[in-house]
Order: sequence, then structure tokens, then C-alpha cells
Amino acid sequence: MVLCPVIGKLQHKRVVLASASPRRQEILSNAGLRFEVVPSRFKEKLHKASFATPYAYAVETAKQKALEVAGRMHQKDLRAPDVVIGADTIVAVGAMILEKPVDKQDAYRMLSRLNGKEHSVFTGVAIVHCCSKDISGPGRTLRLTLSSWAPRAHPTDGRLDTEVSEFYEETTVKFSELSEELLWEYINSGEPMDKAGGYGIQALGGMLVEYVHGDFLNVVGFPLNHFCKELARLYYPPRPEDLRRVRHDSIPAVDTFENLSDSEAGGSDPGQSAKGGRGGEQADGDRSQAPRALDAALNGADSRPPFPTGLLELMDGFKASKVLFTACKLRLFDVLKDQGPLQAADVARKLSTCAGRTEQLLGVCAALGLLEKTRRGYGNTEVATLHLVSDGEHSLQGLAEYNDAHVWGVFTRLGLAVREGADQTRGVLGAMEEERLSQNRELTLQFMRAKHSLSKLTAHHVATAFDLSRFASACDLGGCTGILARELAQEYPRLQVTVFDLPEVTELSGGFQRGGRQTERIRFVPGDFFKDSLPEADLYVLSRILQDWPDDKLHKLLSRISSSCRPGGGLLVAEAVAEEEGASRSPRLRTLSAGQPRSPDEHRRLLQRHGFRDVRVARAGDLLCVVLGTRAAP
Ligand SMILES: Cc1cn([C@H]2C[C@H](O)[C@@H](COP(=O)(O)OP(=O)(O)OP(=O)(O)O)O2)c(=O)[nH]c1=O
Repeated sequence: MVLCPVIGKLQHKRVVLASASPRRQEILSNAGLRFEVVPSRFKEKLHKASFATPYAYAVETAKQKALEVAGRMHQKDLRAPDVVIGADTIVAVGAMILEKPVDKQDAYRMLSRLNGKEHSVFTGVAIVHCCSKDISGPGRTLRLTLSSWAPRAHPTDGRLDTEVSEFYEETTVKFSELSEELLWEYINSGEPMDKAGGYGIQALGGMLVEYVHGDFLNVVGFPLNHFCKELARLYYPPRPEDLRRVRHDSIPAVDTFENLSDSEAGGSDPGQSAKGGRGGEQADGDRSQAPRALDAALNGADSRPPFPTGLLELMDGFKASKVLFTACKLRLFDVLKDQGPLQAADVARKLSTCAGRTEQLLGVCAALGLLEKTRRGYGNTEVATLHLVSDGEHSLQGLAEYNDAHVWGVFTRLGLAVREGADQTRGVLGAMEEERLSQNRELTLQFMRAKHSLSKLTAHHVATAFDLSRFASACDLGGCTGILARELAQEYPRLQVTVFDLPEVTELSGGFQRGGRQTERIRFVPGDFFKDSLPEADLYVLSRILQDWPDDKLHKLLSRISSSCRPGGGLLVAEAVAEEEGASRSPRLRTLSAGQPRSPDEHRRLLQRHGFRDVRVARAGDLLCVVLGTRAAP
């Protein structure tokens, strides 16, 4: 498929879609492109009469939308993009260009013009390749240091070199003869208001359409097929004669990040458009100029090293994490779930936070794909709705809270851990151990919320990695809130499950339980698996436990389990995946714990060393590996 190889070319680039259109986001996401959404602030006010054709207007508007985002991100170091994609969809009937209706009357005027007639839908697309050439050398990254949150004396002197590839696509659409009543019924549905021409062919508006000649997705807002051909043309390999380098010193200056806000950030002045011809002047509507820098990089003529996007992303990753944790701590996603979308000022009012910095936080959350910005303000994206709203079924709010309150501190002491070998986790978990969780109820609850939200992601995978129906009873050692126990009871209707955990944990587990028949087969027993007798069970379960203990403790625990397990009984171990021996685990799970990352084979050998045979290994999602061993007769 032409897109797959091209996706590979874009995979390590920072791609930004400069559009608030959910349709465009969906079309590109479904095609497998990874990108961030940074809606453009370009005001679509180009003078239509100054364009020779409707599609020239659409292409120029698309270009200005993309250049505005490229310029803003370059100036603000939100995330230095490699590629910015802009698009603009218009409906043309006769010489008239129809954009989004301003009100119902306007929608009626448009639909009446389209009624019973054939019209064209044009989508202009601009692909802007950015190469930052600022005084601090190539590349810019997320620079959210304290200073960058303070008003800047002046924007950086840096210059943004861009190379623009642009094209348009035309689709012909014919409306049926529509009654006045039907038109108003459609208008009152509200659907027309955010769509060019006042209709949405992909939804109710499909009822108005008699036929479509051409790319359907182009009508919805993004000509995916043409876009793929354009990318293929750009990356395999560009022909020198197609290259046209355009330098945009005229990128419209915008205020510093600090001062940028909806009311202040005017659109870029059309007069400052790119040098060179207006968009779309060529008859075939397909004017591509691949970037020369790209051609040089692809053909080895450029001696400079490839841009270290991944490394810079690694260097700045912690800032993005802190932005996420701060937004979670402020319950930003909860407020937007209940009352969104909201303008930045309204968010600041509801959170009782500083308006300027709230605007910045919202902007970065949008750049991180956690929020989407539309004319009506900021709203949660799908991932935020699923995982960042605190009462959501799949919420990871607890994990964010715990990482921010505790794990963050652990990593600030990484240097000490490396120099002195001290296990900094003990500094946190240890503190929890020594002062006993019971003396710090809030800490215990935060720990349990974190473990609960993380376990929810993998509990089903762990419970179903192997067929456990031969066991009548199971004991989940360190089972915390019982999320895995619940999954086991759900999956195996015969199974009785015991959750064995510290008293201060089991006494708080009630708050995490949800109803359901399977809870009748789950019991919580307080105890310490290093000191107290283990509850009797056919199957013992250790999920994300071994990783937290040094070898001496780990062998002590496995030895106690082996002694408690009758011949034919089982031990199920679920741990973070370490691909090969000694490899470090996925950083997202490593908490600097005292345990060693273990490969599946190392786990296999560990169980065999403690008397388990027929040891099998499986994967649980891309987070955990699951190992099941059967206790051999002594
Ligand atoms: C004709 C037609 C348009 N549309 C939509 C696609 C676009 O989202 C919108 C045209 O307005 P645009 O200005 O192209 O895009 P937008 O305002 O939605 O987003 P942005 O400017 O941030 O990129 O109309 C449909 O969804 N279905 C249709 O049938």
C-alpha cells in the first residue's frame, strides 16, 4: 500500500496537523499516520476575488494555516515540528465559494444554492517541511523551563526555513431536488454549522446527495489518496526540477508565548504570504515542489548528521510528563469532561489558576494531543476522555498522581542511586515500608490507585494468557485492590480467589470494589507474604511483584510459595517485559526498583530453580510477560 512505506519515512519525524477538524484527524489517524494536532490560528480572510480559481484560494488558505502553526511552534519551542500539514475545504458552485456558514440563515442560503445542482468541493493541502536555522543551531525542542514561562524580552532571532509542497483535489457532488421543509430540518439538526457549504456528506448530509464523482474523503475534508501520492513523490526520490526552495523570513511574527492568547494572537497577515506564485495556478492542480534539503538528505549530498529528533524528544520528555501530571493534579480533564469545551480564561476561572499560564498549559496539552482546540475552546481528546478523567473506567489518573507525588522524587535521586548503589526506590517505597503504609493512609491510597489503574490495563491479558480452569482456588500475593482477582473470577466461574496483601492495604481495598456476582468468590486476607503463612491455594499469582525485590528477598518469597504449593499446583508470574537477558525494561515501567529486569528465559529458570516444572511463557499485551509453572512432586 503506497502509504505504508511513506509512513516509514515520516515515522521518526515530528508531524503536526494544523487543523481543528475532527474529520481530518480521523482520516489521518485511521491511515496510521502519527501526528500531533495544533489547530491553526490563521484567520481565513484571504480576499477571494484576488484568486483566479476557487482551488487557488483553498491552497493558499491551507498553506497559511500550516505556516502559522510552523511559525508559532518555531517561535515558542512548543515542539519543533519537522512537517506541518494544513488543509482547507471549500464548496464552489459557479464562481461562488462557500465556506462554513456563519448562522442558520447563511446555511439556508448555501444549501438553497446547492439544491438540485452539481457543485465542486475543493480541498487545498499544504505540506510544510521545516528546518530551523536559529542562532542556537539546528533543531528546537520543547523548552518549557521556568524562564520560558516568563515574558520574553524578544522572540528568538531564529529563522525558520520552510519548503512547501501544495496541491488540491476536486470532487463533484450533486444534490437532489430538496424541499424547503427538508432543508430547514437539516439546518436545525445543527450539522451544517462547522462544515463548508453547510453540509456533511459523511453524516445526515449524505441524504441530500444524489451522486459523487471523485474522492469521497476529499469532500469530508482530506484527500488521503492524493496526499499519499504526494508523499510518495516527495520521498521516492524527489526530482531536482521539482524542487523549489522558499525561505519564509516573512513568517508573521507572533507575540511571545507568554503573551499569546486567543484575543491577542491575530492571524498572519496574508500580505506576508510566501514569496513565489499563488497556490493552484497550474491546470492539473498538482504543483509539487519537494524540499531540496530533503533531496540532499536522501541522496547523501548533505554532510550534516540527521536531525536527532528522538534524542531531543528524550531530553525533553520529562517536561511533557510534568505538564501531564500538572494537568491531572489540577483535575483539568475532569473540568473539561463536565463543562467543556472551555476557553482558556474560563478554565483559569474554574481552576482558580493564573490565566496566562493556564493558556500555556492548555496549549502544550493540545500540542501533546491531550486536548483539542476548536472555536468553542479546549476539550478533551479521546485519549484524555478514556484515561485522564478521574472516574473513567480506564482512568490512569491514579498512576499520574503517584508518579508525580513519588516516582518523580525517586528519579531526581537517580545520580545518588547510581553513585552509591542505594536503592532510591527504598527511599520512597522503603519509606513506605519503614513507616508502614498504615501511618500514611494518603500515601497508601495513592499507591493503590496507581497500581489499580496500571493493573486494569493488563489484568485481562494476565488472566487469559493461559487456561487456568484446572485450578479451583487461587491466591493473588500482593493483589492490592483485587483488580486481577476480579478478572480471574470473571474468567473462571469455578475459581475461588484470595487477595493476600498487607493489612493497611486490604483495609482500604473496599473502596475499589465494584459489584458483580464474581465478588462473592473473592476474599481479602491481610498478611505479609515474607512473614505470615500463605493462604492455601491451587494456584499462586505474583503480578508485578518480583520486579520490586532484590534477589535475596525474591528467592525467599519463591521458596515460601514453593513450600506452600502442593504437587500439581501452579505459580503464575506476570512481570514487565525485558526482551533479552539483563536488558533494561521499558522505562515506562521501571521505577528504579531493587529488582532486576528479567527476560522470559530468566523467569523460566527462576521457577525451575524453585521446583516448578513445565514452565511456559506468554505475552500479556506489550507490557508484561506471563510465566506459568507447575509444582513438581518433591
Ligand atoms: C463539504 C464537507 C465539509 N466538511 C468539513 C471539513 C472541514 O472540517 C470543514 C471545512 O472547513 P475548513 O476551514 O476546511 O476546516 P475546519 O475549519 O474544520 O478546520 P481547520 O480550519 O482547523 O483545518 O467542513 C465535512 O465534514 N463534510 C462535508 O461534506
